[in-house]
Amino acid sequence: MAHYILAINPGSTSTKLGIYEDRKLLFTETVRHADEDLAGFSKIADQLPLRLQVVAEFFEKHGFDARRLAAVAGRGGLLKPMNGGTYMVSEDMLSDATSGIFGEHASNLGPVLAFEIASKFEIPAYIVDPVTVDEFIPESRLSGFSGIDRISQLHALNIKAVSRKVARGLGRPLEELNFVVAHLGAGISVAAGLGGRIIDVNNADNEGPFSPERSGTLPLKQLIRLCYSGKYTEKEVVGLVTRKGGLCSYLGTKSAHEAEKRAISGDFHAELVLNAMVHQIAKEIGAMAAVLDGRVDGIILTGGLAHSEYIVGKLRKKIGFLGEVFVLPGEEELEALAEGALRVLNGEEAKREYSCLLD
Ligand SMILES: Nc1ncnc2c1ncn2[C@@H]1O[C@H](COP(=O)(O)OP(=O)(O)OP(=O)(O)O)[C@@H](O)[C@H]1O
Ligand SMILES: CCCC(=O)O
Repeated sequence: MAHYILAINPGSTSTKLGIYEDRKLLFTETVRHADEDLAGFSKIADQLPLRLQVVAEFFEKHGFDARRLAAVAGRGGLLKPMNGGTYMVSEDMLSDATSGIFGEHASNLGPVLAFEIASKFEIPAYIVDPVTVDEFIPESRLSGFSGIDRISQLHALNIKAVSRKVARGLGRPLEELNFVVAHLGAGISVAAGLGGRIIDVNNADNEGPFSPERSGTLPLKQLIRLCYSGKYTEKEVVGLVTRKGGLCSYLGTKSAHEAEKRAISGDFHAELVLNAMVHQIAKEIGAMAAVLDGRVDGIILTGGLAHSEYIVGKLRKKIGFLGEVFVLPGEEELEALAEGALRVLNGEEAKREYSCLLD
């Protein structure tokens, strides 16, 4: 019997929705939220009624009877550190997601939306490979300063999904393969995948290459000086480096597409900035290849920037020596959510509990 699954991916400016019949996508939609529609909410959790309305309109528009659903899968946000997998939404998870105790992120609405809808129809609510997937080996955790641990925060859902897809294409189990996976989006995560486990990654909000909107790693003493300059509050500095850093700080745009157009039309500054971003991404990929002891079965480039032949071409030149480069542009997050739920419904994978997070 086929399973109907609703996949929900709440983002900072959109809600992406999909209804799947097993692996087959039946309907999908990306509903954009204008800044003024979200501006009135001081906490992410307060957006729940608006996002639920979007889901109700989606069912109505496609004439889908939600009583047919077997499960709802939401993207998981900033929660406790946990192994990758499909987790049942539980009371403690809902409390962490709504309070924002581990940080505010639009995807914190994922478990809450999934639970609200699933409980109406008495079906399970899941999250799959949330942002705080943590499969670090012990040495990845040390930052270099006692008392400050590195924290795993990444585009885990897409990274795990594209890893599975490339492994399927190669006709081999992911457990036997090592990939360096670079998710190149508004933020950037470059992960070392050892047999499918992400044993190291730059924290996408905090470290690594600069990205369209984030500064990534910064020179330490200069950053400390900026923090103590008296010009900014803590919240403002965090906002600057995580939402107005990277391309945005150099070029005044978060669009790599726009930056590329400028570079191609002879803007040397735009060209320099894009070259620097590629330089930093390539360095991180090299670093993750070293984490895997050089035993790399492929480098996977994914995320919005992987649509750009300009960026991918420059990256290939620098990292091609490490192995085969697989390019999977964009993201497959809705599909990954539906597949994560389906693996549990079909008994291919055991569902995980939020109370038992690290192996
Ligand atoms: N064809 C393209 N050429 C160049 N850049 C592109 C192209 N398509 C998308 N991009 C760039 O990709 C970036 C957005 O990537 P993406 O859509 O993965 O981001 P997001 O989903 O908002 O954030 P994240 O992936 O961090 O969750 C933007 O800078 C955009 O300009
Ligand atoms: C924090 C990593 C994931 C994201 O940027 O959405």
